Amino acid sequence: MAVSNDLPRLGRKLEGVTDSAKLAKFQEMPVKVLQIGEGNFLRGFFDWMIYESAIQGLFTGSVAVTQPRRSGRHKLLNIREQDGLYTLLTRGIENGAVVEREAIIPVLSHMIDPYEEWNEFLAVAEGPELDIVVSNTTEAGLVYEKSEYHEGTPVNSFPGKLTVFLHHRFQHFQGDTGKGLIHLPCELVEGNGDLLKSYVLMHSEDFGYSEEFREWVKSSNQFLNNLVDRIVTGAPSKSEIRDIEERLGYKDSLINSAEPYHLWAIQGDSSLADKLPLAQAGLNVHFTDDLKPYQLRKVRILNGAHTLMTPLGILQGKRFVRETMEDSHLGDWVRTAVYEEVTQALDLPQEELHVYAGEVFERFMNPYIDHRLQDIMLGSLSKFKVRLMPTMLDYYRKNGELPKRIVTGFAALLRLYRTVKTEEGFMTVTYSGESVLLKDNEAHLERLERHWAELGQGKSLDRVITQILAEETIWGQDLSLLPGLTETVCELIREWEGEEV
Ligand SMILES: NC(=O)c1ccc[n+]([C@@H]2O[C@H](COP(=O)([O-])OP(=O)(O)OC[C@H]3O[C@@H](n4cnc5c(N)ncnc54)[C@H](O)[C@@H]3O)[C@@H](O)[C@H]2O)c1
Ligand SMILES: O=P(O)(O)OC[C@@H](O)[C@@H](O)[C@H](O)[C@H](O)CO
Repeated sequence: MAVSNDLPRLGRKLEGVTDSAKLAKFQEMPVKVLQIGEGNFLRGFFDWMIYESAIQGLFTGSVAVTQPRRSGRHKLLNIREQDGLYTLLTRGIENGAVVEREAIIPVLSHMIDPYEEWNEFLAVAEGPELDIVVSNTTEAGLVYEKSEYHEGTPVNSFPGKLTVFLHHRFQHFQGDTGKGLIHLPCELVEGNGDLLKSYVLMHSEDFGYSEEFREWVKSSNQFLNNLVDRIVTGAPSKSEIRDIEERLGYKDSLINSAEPYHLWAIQGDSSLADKLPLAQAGLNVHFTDDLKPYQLRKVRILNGAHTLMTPLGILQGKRFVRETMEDSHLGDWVRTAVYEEVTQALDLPQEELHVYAGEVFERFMNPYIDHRLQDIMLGSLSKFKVRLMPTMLDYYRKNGELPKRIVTGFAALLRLYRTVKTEEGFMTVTYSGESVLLKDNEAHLERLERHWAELGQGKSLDRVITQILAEETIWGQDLSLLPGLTETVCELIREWEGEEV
C-alpha cells in the first residue's frame, strides 16, 4: 500500500482527482470578495458558503484572500502552492443522521501577501465587481493601533490596511457612491461591524484623508454587525490524516474539518441577499435587526461552556472537548453549569435557551471532530471576561449569591495561570504533571506571574488571590470586591493543592 508521503499534492492539474476545467470555472469568475484572513475558520465557513451558492449558480464571483499578519505568510504560500484549493471535511450528526462529506473548495482565486505585494493588494480595490470584504483576524486583530501611512508601505493592523484599501477605491472610482463595499468582520466581538467602521474612520484621520472620503465611508459602505457559529477545527488528528489522504489520493496541507451545523446572523435587511445569496442556497443565514439574542445565547452558552471546561479539563489531563464531555464527572458538571447557572443568568426565554444548550452539547459530542482544549485555551483571560464573567456577575445580581460552578471554573483558570516565565514563554504545570505553554496577553501573564511568585515569598494565598482579582487591567473591574469570591476561590485551590498553599 502506498504511504501518504508518496502521494501527490492537491492542485488544479491533479489527474484523476480534480477536474481542472470545472475548478477553473469558479476561479476565473471576477473577484467579488476581499477576504482578510487565511485561517481555518473563514475557509471552513465563509468560503464553503460561497462555494455552496456558486455551484447552484447563485453567486458568480471569486475571492481574493490576503493574510492579516506577516506570520500568516506560510499558510498563504500553501494556498498558492495548491492553486487556491483545499479539502473541507464536514462531519457530524445532522437531524439524527451521520453526515460525512468532503469537497474541494475552489473559490480562492487570488492569494496576495500584503507585506510583499502591497500594490497587488491595493489593485484589488480597483475591481469593478468587488462587493464584499470579509475578515476574521481573531479578537486580537480587530483593534485600533494609532499609526501612520507611508505610501507604498503596508500598514500593520487589519483596520489600517482596510482604510488604505478603501481610500484607494474611493480615489480610483472618483468617489462614486455606488462603489462602496459591504463589510462583514466575523471576529467574535459584539458590534464587530460598528467597531470596524469606527477604526476605519479613526485611521482616515491618522492618514490625513479628506472629509469627503470619510463621508463616502459612512454613506456608501455598510459595516454589518454579525455573529458566526460553526465549529471548525482545522486538520484532523495525525492518526487519522494518513487514512484520509490515502482515500482522497492526494496530500493536502490545508485540509480542514467542520461540523455540519452553521449559523450566520447578520444585522441588516434582506435586500443584501442579492449580493450575498446564501440563504437562497439553503444555508442557515439570517438577516435580522436584532443580533443581541443570537449573540448572548451563543457566546454565553457555547463559548462559555468551552471556556469553562478548558482549565479544569487541561489541569486533569484531558485533551479534547468530546473527551471532557464524556467524563462522567466533568461532563455532568459542565451541563449543570449551563442549565442551572449560565441560562439562569440570562433574561431570555429559558425554554429556548435549554433547547439551544442541548444542541450545543450534541455538537460537543461530535464523534468526528477533535476539538483541542489547548486551542480553546488561547487567550483564556479575555475569553473569561467576555464569555463567563458576565454570567457570574448577572447571576450574583439576580440571586445574591455566586454561581458555584462558574466560580469553580474561574478558580481553575487562576490555578492554570499559576505561571513561570521560561525561555519558551509562560509555562504552567497541570495536575497530571504536564508542562503547558500559556498563550495570552504578555502583560497580563507578567502580572499574574508576579502575584503568584509572592506566594513563595511569604504572602498568603488569600492575599495573592485578592491581588489577582483586583487586576482591573485584566478583568476590567476589581473582582475582589465581589462578596465571597476571594474566599471561595481560595477554598477551592486549597482543596486541589492541599493545605500547603
Ligand atoms: N474555529 C472555530 O470554530 C470558530 C468559530 C467561530 C468563530 N471563530 C473565531 O475565529 C477565530 C479563530 O480563527 P481560526 O479558527 O480560523 O484560527 P486560525 O488560527 O486558523 O486563524 C486565525 C486568523 O487570525 C489571524 N490573526 C491571529 N492573530 C491576529 C492578530 N493579532 N492580528 C491580526 N490577525 C490575527 C491569523 O493570521 C489568521 O488569519 C477566533 O477569534 C474565533 O472567535 C472560530
Ligand atoms: O475560536 P475561539 O478561540 O475564539 O474560541 C474557541 C471556541 O469556543 C470557538 O471556536 C467555538 O467553537 C466557535 O465559536 C463555534 O462557533
